[in-house]
Amino acid sequence: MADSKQYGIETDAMTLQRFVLQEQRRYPDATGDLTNLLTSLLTAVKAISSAVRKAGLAQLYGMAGTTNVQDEEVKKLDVLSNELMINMLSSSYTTCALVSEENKDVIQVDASHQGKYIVAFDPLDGSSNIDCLVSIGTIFGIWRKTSEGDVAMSDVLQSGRKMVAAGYALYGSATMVVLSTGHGVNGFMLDPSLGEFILTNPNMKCKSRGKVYSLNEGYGKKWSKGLAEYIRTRKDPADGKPPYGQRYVGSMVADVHRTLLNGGIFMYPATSEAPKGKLRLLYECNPMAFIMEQAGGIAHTGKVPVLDLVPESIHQRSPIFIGSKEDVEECLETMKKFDE
Ligand SMILES: O=P(O)(O)OC[C@H]1O[C@](O)(COP(=O)(O)O)[C@@H](O)[C@@H]1O
Ligand SMILES: [Mg+2]
Ligand SMILES: [Mg+2]
Repeated sequence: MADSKQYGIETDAMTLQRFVLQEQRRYPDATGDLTNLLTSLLTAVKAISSAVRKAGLAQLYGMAGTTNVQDEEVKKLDVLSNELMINMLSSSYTTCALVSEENKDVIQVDASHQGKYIVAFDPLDGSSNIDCLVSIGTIFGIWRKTSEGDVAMSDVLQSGRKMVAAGYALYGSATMVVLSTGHGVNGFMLDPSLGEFILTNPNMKCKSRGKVYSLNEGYGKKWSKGLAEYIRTRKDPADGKPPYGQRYVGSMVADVHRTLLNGGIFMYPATSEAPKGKLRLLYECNPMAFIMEQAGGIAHTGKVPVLDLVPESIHQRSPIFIGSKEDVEECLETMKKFDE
C-alpha cells in the first residue's frame, strides 16, 4: 500500500468526524442523530469558512450585496451564513426547531424532516469586523426536545445546563472548531487541502489565572462602581504586581477563544444604559459558558452562573464575565464589595 504520509496526508489522523463517532460509543443506546447533526453543522461551517476566505475579494470587486452577470443576488456573508446553517440543519433529519440571531421567531423544521434536537446559533459573530478582515465566527448550542408532541416554547427556552453539546467555529488565521459534548473541550483545525477538521488541541483547559482583561473600555463611564474598581486594579494591581494587558477584538468568538487559550477574563457587562448587557443568552453566552466550564473556567452573569439562567425569550441578553477561575472570581468579589 502506498505511504500516504509522503504526500503529507495522515490517514490515521483524528478527524472531527472520527472523534464524534468515538464519543458516540460512550452511549450504547445512541442513535447516531447527534453525530449526524454535527456532520451537517460542520458542512455549513466549511461552506461559511470558504465564503469568508473569499470575502475580501468580493469586497475588492464590489460584489457582495449586488447582482452577478446571471442576474442573481450576491449575498452578504451574514445572510449567506444564516441560510447555510438553516438549510443544513433543517434538512438533516435531526432537528425540530432552530433559533438564529438573524430570525425574529423560532424556525420550525418541516414535520417530514424532524428529529429530536433544538439548535440555537449565531451564524456569523463579529459581523461588524467582516469588512476590515478581522476574525469572525459561528457559535452554536444544542438541546434535546423534552416535551411530547409538537415543539413547545419550554423546549426552546431551556437553561444552558441542559445543553447536550456546544461549540464555535473561528475563522481566523486558520479555521478552527472548538467543541464539547460534555466530556471536556477539544479543538480541531481545518486542513484546507483535505477539507477535514483535524484534532489539534485535545482536552483544552483554561489556566486558573491569566494576564489579560478584555472588554470595550469605551463604555467606562457607564459601568458600575465595582466594575470600574476591578478594571482599575488590573491597570494598577496591589503589591507592586505587574499590570494586566488589555485586548479587545470586538468579535466574541475571537475574544473568548484567546481567553480559553491564554487565560484571563473577557467581559461584556451590564451598563447604566443596557442593564442586560449586549450579548445574547441562547446563542452567544450559553455555548461559550458551556465550553468555558468544561475547560475548568467560569462564566457568570454577575448574579448567577450563565448556565443556570432560565431564558424567558429567545433573543434575551445577558451580561457575561468569562474566563480563568481566579480572574472571574476576583472580578465578582470586587463587584460584590462595591455594588451591593
Ligand atoms: O461593539 P461592542 O459594543 O464592543 O460589541 C462587540 C460584541 O458584539 C458582537 O459583535 C455581537 O455579535 P454579532 O456580530 O453576531 O451581532 C460580539 O461578537 C462582540 O463581543
Ligand atoms: Mg454575535
Ligand atoms: Mg451574528
